[in-house]
Amino acid sequence: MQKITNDILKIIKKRPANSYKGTFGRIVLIGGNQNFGGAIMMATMAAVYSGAGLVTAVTDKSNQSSLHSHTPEAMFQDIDDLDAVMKLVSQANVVVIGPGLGTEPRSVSVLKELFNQVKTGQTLVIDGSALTIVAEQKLSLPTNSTNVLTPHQMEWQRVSGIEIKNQSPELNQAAAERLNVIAVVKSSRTEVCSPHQEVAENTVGTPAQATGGMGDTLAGLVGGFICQFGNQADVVKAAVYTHSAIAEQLAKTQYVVLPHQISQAIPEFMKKNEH
Ligand SMILES: NC(=O)C1=CN([C@@H]2O[C@H](COP(=O)(O)OP(=O)(O)OC[C@H]3O[C@@H](n4cnc5c(N)ncnc54)[C@H](O)[C@@H]3O)[C@@H](O)[C@H]2O)[C@@H](O)CC1
Ligand SMILES: Nc1ncnc2c1ncn2[C@@H]1O[C@H](COP(=O)(O)OP(=O)(O)O)[C@@H](O)[C@H]1O
Ligand SMILES: [Mg+2]
Repeated sequence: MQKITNDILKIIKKRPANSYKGTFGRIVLIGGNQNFGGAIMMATMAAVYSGAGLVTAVTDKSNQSSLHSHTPEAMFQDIDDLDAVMKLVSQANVVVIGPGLGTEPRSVSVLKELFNQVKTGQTLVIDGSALTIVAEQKLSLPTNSTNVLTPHQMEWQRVSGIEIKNQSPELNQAAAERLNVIAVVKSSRTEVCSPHQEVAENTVGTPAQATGGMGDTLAGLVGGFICQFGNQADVVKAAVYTHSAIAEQLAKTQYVVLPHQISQAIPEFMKKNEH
């Protein structure tokens, strides 16, 4: 088993001088129904703070003003305007779907349409409710995109069929190969499984991270890193490491680490670890 250590941070590159926002990619994050608006805001904040060039949150319109007061750098798109959502998707390098999306019919329609429209070269980060919908509706994942799944153990049980008590590196790896995905199987010892690679286990992390929104933040951070550094498994592993290494640092003086505090610390962490 590979261990994810600070060596993985070599994928964080110094920014070229002759760059502009377009250099660092376009990311669209889809989620946040009327009850779970916070989830898409936390994911969006992580994408912005990890350096994605242009960030748009697609969410319920009741979340628009909170989104703008929380993260004014992000743009907003009403999730009910499916044509406009799919136009945005067509221009994106990375689409994160699921944080706070809910499993109601509107969410199912958006996910199905995304799976129909996604193109070669694009990356999907599938999290939270989107994973539950994939399992409930028995959806096949698109074959033209690169697909990164970020399940917690119950979501992984739903998608892979492996019961939590049986989730082992070997079975998790076999499921990642079968689904042809990069799977971030989250727990207190998160594993990253990717086709034709050794399973990689995170070596950092703290129980101070056990709070709602922590995974939503990771989904946005994974998307932000892929947007800038590519969709290789090492980039996903670096995002997983960054998320937990920041949490460990904050947990030296805090009993609990809040998801937005991790996002706030990302720019300084990346600067210290740029190569
Ligand atoms: N502020 C917000 O708006 C928040 C919204 N959230 C969203 O709420 C939606 C539902 O997600 P949930 O994960 O809460 O609900 P789920 O129903 O998908 O999963 C929770 C269930 O899984 C079980 N479980 C077993 N092992 C687990 C593990 N290792 N980690 C987590 N749960 C485990 C729990 O006991 C519980 O029964 C998602 O879209 C998520 O993004 C959550 O992220 C919480 C914060
Ligand atoms: N005890 C723990 N030690 C280390 N990391 C943890 C612990 N508990 C939770 N985490 C991390 O917190 C995140 C939880 O994700 P998830 O359950 O999807 O949260 P949410 O959906 O509420 O945002 C994962 O990245 C997981 O690895
Ligand atoms: Mg989650």
